[in-house]
Amino acid sequence: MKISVIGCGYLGAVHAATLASMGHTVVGIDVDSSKVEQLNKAMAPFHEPGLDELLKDGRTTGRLVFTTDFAAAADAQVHFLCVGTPQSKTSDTADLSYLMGATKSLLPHLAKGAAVVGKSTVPVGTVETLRAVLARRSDVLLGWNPEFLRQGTAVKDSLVPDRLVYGVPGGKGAAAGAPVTAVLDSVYEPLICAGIPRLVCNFATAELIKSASNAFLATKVSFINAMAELCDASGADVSELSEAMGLDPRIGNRYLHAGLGFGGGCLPKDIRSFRAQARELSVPSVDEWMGLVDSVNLDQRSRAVEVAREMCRGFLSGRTVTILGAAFKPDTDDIRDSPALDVAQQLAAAGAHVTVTDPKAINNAWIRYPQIRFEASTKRALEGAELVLLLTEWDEYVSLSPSEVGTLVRRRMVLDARNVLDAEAWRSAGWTVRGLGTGASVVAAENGEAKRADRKKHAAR
Ligand SMILES: NC(=O)C1=CN([C@@H]2O[C@H](COP(=O)(O)OP(=O)(O)OC[C@H]3O[C@@H](n4cnc5c(N)ncnc54)[C@H](O)[C@@H]3O)[C@@H](O)[C@H]2O)C=CC1
Ligand SMILES: O=C(O)[C@H]1O[C@H](OP(=O)(O)OP(=O)(O)OC[C@H]2O[C@@H](n3ccc(=O)[nH]c3=O)[C@H](O)[C@@H]2O)[C@H](O)[C@@H](O)[C@@H]1O
Repeated sequence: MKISVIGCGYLGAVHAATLASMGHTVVGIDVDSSKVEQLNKAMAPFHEPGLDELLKDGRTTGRLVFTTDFAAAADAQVHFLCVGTPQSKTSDTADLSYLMGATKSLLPHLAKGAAVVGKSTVPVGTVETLRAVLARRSDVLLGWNPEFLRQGTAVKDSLVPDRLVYGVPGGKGAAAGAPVTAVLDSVYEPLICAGIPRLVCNFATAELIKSASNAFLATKVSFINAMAELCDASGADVSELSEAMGLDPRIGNRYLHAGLGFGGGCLPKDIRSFRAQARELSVPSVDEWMGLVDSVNLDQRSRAVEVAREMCRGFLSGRTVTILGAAFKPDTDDIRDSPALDVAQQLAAAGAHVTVTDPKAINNAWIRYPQIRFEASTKRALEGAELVLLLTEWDEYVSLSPSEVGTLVRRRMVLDARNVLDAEAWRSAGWTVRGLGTGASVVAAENGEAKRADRKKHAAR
């Protein structure tokens, strides 16, 4: 089947390459000519494990090509819309201008009876707006097929997804939805044959399945981070708490890892867009809920800065601080709404001399953060540090040797804001270790109490 993929970013490039690997002939279209050029050289324009290999296969078989020219989509039977839907610059709502723009550019090139299928994450009701754009082409089929891949495991997630969701006119069982269901079944035939569940529903449900899924993942992360705050206030340990909770299969341990919270190009903007949708639809509970999830998440970044300040005895100004990690999570070079860079920026604003290192994301970060020093070598970044913060849990940081790192730094102090280090091993090597939610503030307060009591005793003598 000939397929076009419009928008070849983190989602579209992976989608195009995996469709080609399933045997389809795919043209990827993007307005960014440098991205297109790179993709045609079988080089992913971003770090995504396994994508280069898939691109190379697609280019070698001749089934995968990228272009800026929408006319190349003319003979495709299916067109997947994969352009960005970022948060609007002035409100919580999603900016749908790229989606509308791409659809308008595609319109003159649509073959008779072609299918236009959206994959971008959109507010409920968007498909109806798109239907209006396509109104003069009653022959064109419209479908919505939200995507659930994660960056860093995008190739695997696309080849072995947990489920396929088809939003079709009229929903499951409706005659109007049958043609687009059949087209999507042909596209995903290898996945369906492999037993991947596929759910057919109406447009509003498909749109909401995606938003609600991201909202739930964000809720889980913020829930455990709120528990982390309780743990710090009470002397409990959030890692032990989440491990025990997660063993209950009704709860599960995934997305229950407390720390610096979520970032990236999707969860933060999607929960804000969800809030805006709830307000528009007069459902205040969802608006308030998502508001709380967002604020708990952002608070984790401020808490990390406060713990860093505490570790520097109240003064960040002039301190030499090294941050391990710039990407919003490991195995990606994506720095969109990166919690690590947010903390780096806050520390720099407080007067600390901040150096950030990352295995993949530095090229994306240095232009956007001129007040921060970036250093590609972990070893050089650590030299002379008075405080180390682990903010993105790349494997190579988790497996650092505390004794070797100890020879590089000026003071052996680490804030493990992802709660991933073997704290005992680091402490044995002479490090002061703090996490988020590890009960340390109570310990610190108790120590403070003990010291104050000691001081009183001494004064009384
Ligand atoms: N990044 C991810 O892991 C996932 C993203 N999504 C959703 O997919 C959509 C895309 O996200 P990303 O790929 O992360 O964004 P992105 O920003 O990496 O990619 C968007 C691409 O669309 C291109 N584009 C913009 N306007 C265009 C037009 N008129 N014609 C052709 N191309 C155009 C841009 O140049 C860019 O390459 C968003 O709605 C996002 O929420 C959904 C699931 C996973
Ligand atoms: O709509 C999207 O774009 C995608 O958003 C997320 O995927 P992604 O943003 O790639 O990354 P995740 O692995 O979900 O992590 C998101 C953030 O949550 C944080 N996180 C995750 C899990 C956890 O237990 N704790 C935690 O803080 C991560 O560090 C990261 O910053 C969803 O997991 C995907 O299903 C969805 O398709």
